[in-house]
Amino acid sequence: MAVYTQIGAEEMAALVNEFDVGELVSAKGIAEGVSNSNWLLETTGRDGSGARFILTMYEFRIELEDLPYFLSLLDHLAAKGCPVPRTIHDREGALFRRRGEKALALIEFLPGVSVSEPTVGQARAVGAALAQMHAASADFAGSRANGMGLAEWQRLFDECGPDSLASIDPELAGLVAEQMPKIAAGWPKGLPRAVIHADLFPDNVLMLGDRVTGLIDFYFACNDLMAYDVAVTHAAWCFDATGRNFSAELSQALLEGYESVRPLSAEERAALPLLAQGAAMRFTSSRAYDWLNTPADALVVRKDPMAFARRLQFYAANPEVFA
Ligand SMILES: Nc1ncnc2c1ncn2[C@@H]1O[C@H](COP(=O)(O)OP(=O)(O)OP(=O)(O)O)[C@@H](O)[C@H]1O
Ligand SMILES: N[C@@H](CCO)C(=O)O
Repeated sequence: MAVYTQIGAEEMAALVNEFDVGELVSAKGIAEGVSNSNWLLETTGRDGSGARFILTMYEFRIELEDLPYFLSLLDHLAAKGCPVPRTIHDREGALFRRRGEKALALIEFLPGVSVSEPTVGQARAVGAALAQMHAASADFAGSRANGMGLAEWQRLFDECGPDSLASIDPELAGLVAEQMPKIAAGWPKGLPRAVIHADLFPDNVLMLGDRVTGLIDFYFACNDLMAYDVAVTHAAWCFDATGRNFSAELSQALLEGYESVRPLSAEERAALPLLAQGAAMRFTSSRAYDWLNTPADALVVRKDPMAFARRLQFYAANPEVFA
């Protein structure tokens, strides 16, 4: 269960009082999630009719100076009609509050559930929501570099070292050594950029049926190539959990959904095979690092790096899926 910090009832009630959201009725820790502690809060609401919120405590991996970017991005996208939760500002207008070394933010609760076996209709809807987000970010003033770009994948692999990579799978070090230079050499320059989500996995999308009700967890968001975000989302949605089975139907639906809102240029489409290899490499690197560095008694379940190494092999062998 990923609630790393305990907050007592009195402190929680006092914290809620710092926002104009009514009084605290209940607070429940949310088990999902790896990076942050999250609680589902129920309050009496401003008008007494009840309201729900997500309280997030930023625990690791997030630099506090990035929080204004992430949280004001939510406000910007929500104001443009994207299905993202608004940030609830405190009574002084602040986007987040400090608690010692850490920070807390109150976020609008959105209905919906994360799907584990997406349908074609759901893949199409997610593609469209991603394109809507890209388009809506065009006039967002904030800017943030991608901290999980090529240099960081290489750094994570170097920190693991070839012997440890081989302990995950005998083929992994060889695959990385063969593919990293090719991906780096071919990485496209000059494709259109916007704010990208960069981690739009099914667990970061809330859905009701075929409708996207929430894009959440924007904590890797940054300014980068929109086509790379399409590639990340493709890698996350179009395979089964093992990465062994690719779904051409989900792939087609995701790309069609995206292009129903924002058509890809010929250059972007041509770059997708390599960008998808990069996307698969990015998650192989972070999962491999976490696999080797997560203590056995940690609260969180390690994710299999090979599920993305297999996607990498698939994309390298099958560029025609983006034709
Ligand atoms: N705005 C929201 N509305 C409804 N539920 C939400 C919202 N934000 C988060 N949740 C719920 O909380 C869970 C954890 O949130 P989130 O994925 O942001 O945590 P995290 O620790 O940042 O995750 P990650 O494992 O991706 O790093 C989600 O799976 C979802 O169930
Ligand atoms: N969505 C990522 C975790 C965030 O980097 C994964 O499944 O590996």
